[in-house]
Amino acid sequence: MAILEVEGVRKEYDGFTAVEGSSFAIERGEVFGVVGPNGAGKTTTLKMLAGLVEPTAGTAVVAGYTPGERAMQRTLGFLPEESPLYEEMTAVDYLEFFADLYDVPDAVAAERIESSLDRLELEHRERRIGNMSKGMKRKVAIARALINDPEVLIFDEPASGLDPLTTNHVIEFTEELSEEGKTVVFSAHNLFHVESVCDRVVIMNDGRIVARGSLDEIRDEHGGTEYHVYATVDGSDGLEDGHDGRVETDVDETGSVRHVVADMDAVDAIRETVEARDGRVTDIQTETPSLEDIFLEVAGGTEPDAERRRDDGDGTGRSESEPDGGDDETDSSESERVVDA
Ligand SMILES: Nc1ncnc2c1ncn2[C@@H]1O[C@H](COP(=O)(O)OP(=O)(O)OP(=O)(O)O)[C@@H](O)[C@H]1O
Repeated sequence: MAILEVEGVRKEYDGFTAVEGSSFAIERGEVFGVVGPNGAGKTTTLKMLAGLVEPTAGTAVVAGYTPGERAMQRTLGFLPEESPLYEEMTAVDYLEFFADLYDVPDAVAAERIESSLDRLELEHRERRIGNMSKGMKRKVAIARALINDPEVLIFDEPASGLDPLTTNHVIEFTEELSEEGKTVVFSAHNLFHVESVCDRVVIMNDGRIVARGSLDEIRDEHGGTEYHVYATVDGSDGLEDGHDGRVETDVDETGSVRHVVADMDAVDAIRETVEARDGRVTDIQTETPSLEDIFLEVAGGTEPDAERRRDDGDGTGRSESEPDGGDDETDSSESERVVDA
């Protein structure tokens, strides 16, 4: 059953369409990736789910709530892309402070904080946050998103700017959370990590969803498997005969010519042609495109922000609020109003 449903959601900022008609549903326990280049509309989408930005049109339902409803905050953990923390506090003080805001009983909070920080392997947790490294601060921010033991986690670029080890750690932790039954929605630039952890993704470009589904579905639709046929044969003339596949030739270090084709019929046709010319097929390899290859294909070649100004004349004039108690993690963008707890 879908725990999160988005239907025709659109966001305009003063006539500029940041997100255009997004619809998707996320199942309980899924890790769902929102992928796209800079400015694609990922953060705006996640903020609409978290109730931090009000959609201009469309609807979203998260765990039975409309984003922004105060009660929804009990079931939601949000990790903003930038999460400035209270620099003077220690990690534990900071997390206790948020546990209080969420009315988490002291004993439960203490256990939860310790367990999160242990699992995130945060060292020097008594150190002032201001003196922590970027990776340590990110871990504190993640622990903060978990303080109310939410069912749904929305992580905006959880591993952005982290070193590979810390990144792996955060990604593995995300996977563990889903294994425990939590639903995780996260945005990312690093497609390798999306590929390793997400059940399904949407690829956004220029405010729109341009591809969606499981990674296999997206590959089938947008990439497809390629077969690389290596052969020793004189030249490549005529190899394109007898099939619809494309032939790209390229001589490898062993002197074999590589033919890149799209299906097995093309492989057979090449084999026949090669044998008819007294050549020999030396190897056949299957190449599956990475999500990155597909991403470049579906999102490439478009200028971010191009042609996205709408001439609707009504501006937005809408106010958005941050319903999670409002702390120092406010977005300074002009059209967002932040409400303190
Ligand atoms: N408060 C705002 N007011 C005006 N425009 C905004 C506001 N927030 C975002 N935008 C614009 O909306 C578009 C989408 O921004 P968004 O932050 O959602 O993209 P993103 O995919 O998260 O990008 P990035 O990967 O760079 O964080 C961008 O062109 C951005 O400049």
